[in-house]
Amino acid sequence: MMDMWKRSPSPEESWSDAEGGNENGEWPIKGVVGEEVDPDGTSRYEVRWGDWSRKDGTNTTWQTDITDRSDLINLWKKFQDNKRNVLAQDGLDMEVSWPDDAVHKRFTSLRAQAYEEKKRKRLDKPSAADWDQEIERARRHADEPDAEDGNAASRLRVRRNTPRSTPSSDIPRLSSVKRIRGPTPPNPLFRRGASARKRSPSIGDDTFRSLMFNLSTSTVESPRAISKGVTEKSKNVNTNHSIKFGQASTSKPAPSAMKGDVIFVRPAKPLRGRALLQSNWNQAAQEAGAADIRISNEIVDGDIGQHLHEFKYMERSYHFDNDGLQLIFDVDPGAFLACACMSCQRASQCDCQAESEVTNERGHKLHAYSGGLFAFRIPQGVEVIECNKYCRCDSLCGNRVAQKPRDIPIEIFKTKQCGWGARCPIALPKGKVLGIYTGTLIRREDVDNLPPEHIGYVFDLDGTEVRGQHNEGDKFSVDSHDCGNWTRFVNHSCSPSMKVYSVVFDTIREVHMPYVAFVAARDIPAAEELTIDYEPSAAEEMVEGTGKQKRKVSPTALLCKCSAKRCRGWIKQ
Ligand SMILES: C[S@@+](CC[C@H](N)C(=O)[O-])C[C@H]1O[C@@H](n2cnc3c(N)ncnc32)[C@H](O)[C@@H]1O
Repeated sequence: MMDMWKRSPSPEESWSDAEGGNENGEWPIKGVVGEEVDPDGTSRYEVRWGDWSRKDGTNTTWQTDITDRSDLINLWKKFQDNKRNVLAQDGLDMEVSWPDDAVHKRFTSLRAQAYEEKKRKRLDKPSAADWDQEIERARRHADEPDAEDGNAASRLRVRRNTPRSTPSSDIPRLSSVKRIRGPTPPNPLFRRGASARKRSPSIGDDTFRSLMFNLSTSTVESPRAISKGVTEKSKNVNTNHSIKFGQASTSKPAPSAMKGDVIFVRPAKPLRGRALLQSNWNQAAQEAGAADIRISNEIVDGDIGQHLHEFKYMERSYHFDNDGLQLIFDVDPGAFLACACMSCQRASQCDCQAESEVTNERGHKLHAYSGGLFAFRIPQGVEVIECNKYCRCDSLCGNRVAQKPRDIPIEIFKTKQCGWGARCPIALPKGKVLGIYTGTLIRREDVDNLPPEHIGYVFDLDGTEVRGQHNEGDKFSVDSHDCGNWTRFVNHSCSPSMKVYSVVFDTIREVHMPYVAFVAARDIPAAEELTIDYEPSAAEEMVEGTGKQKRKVSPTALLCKCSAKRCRGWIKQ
């Protein structure tokens, strides 16, 4: 099936020709498709349109290459449609011939794969159901007699942010509230449905119902009030609103809270500790359009140092202490290269890619992404240039990925050995871009003046960690000790689950202030810790056999506790 191509399309034989036919409105009579697999495993599809039959009697042959599988499928469809059109219009004896059956089979399997991918992407989206699964696991954990996690109920409190869809689904919660009256109320909120009623025989269903009817719709009950058999009006809440457990009392009404619903509300208490931190961070994440950020309840209030209470969560941008740097970052609009294409399917035709060094081995420009995922086509250190605010394309453009708000939930949790870490409660596919490193942007020379506790949170932006590469001009770093996002909790592993790459979209390459994007280096199972290699060049040296023994370990290096099989033993500080 493999058919190698001798030449690339000439400018007049571009992709747009393929979409519109040739200048006479004709279509090629033959199409041949082949697949090349790059050394990194990326597939590249090429379509050769052969033997154009022009009305003037001349023939020509040209090829085009496609790196996106869905484009290939669209092209295939278009090709067939157009063939039909041309046949119908011109009555020409045209045919599309594919080299052999294997190609047809390949298309069938590509379509199936594309469909599977689409399905998987839908499933990967953070959804209430995902959190529900997590909560269910927590519930089972809490029901274990020797469960360590005495706080599991508070997970449910967090979950209460998501409104119940039907009033009937609230009923078990009522019965669960009764469980508080029992002698041992370990996790009353987890007792649900029939099993909950079985465990609290002292109040039967009838009592439960009469209790319901005793409550006027304008009365909001606290579980404690119910457990005492007392109906008390809550003074400090708006009775039309359901109050989310563990959340401030200003929350919006739950859509399911209809007239006649009985809503149980904790007396509004000011948030403290972990709950307050989580609420603040979540608010900042939401304002940036990002998915939930959550602090695991393994982390107790006492674990949270004062500096984190003062930490400013910033999902998507750099902070500038120094106006001068902000001015450098905010370059004049005229300095941006912007493209005029609509869907930016071909990097070679995207004007904003003029300076991009992302190319294939034949020097053809490529986008760094394929189907919304990072395609690992570029060596570490090469910057990805995404479409920018002056480009004509919209947010659906396939070359806008790292700039999109984070769409996967993140949990900050306590690791066994390395302090706090980050993980995602849902499985992630290889190439998924998870976020960008944010914090205060500073000049490299100012890093030495930072307090020592900041050093572990400083990320250099110039790619000097890539051997043999030194950027000209200014160098900058990002310090996320005082402000930043979840990526500042990412620990080091000598066998990491993520990689980083530099990406530019808010400014231009020349100012050397790219963002650092974190991307899944392989399929990552749900809840596995997200890690990066703090010094990838050291890993390269290990591969070449010049690792642990020969490399000079810096006196400030830390003992590595990543417990990877091929741990280098230390981490750069
Ligand atoms: C960017 S922070 C990561 C978040 C940090 N664990 C926390 O609790 O804030 C980097 C610091 O985490 C610790 N760390 C990260 N990875 C480690 C590892 N593999 N072994 C030992 N300590 C690690 C080190 O103290 C390092 O300076």
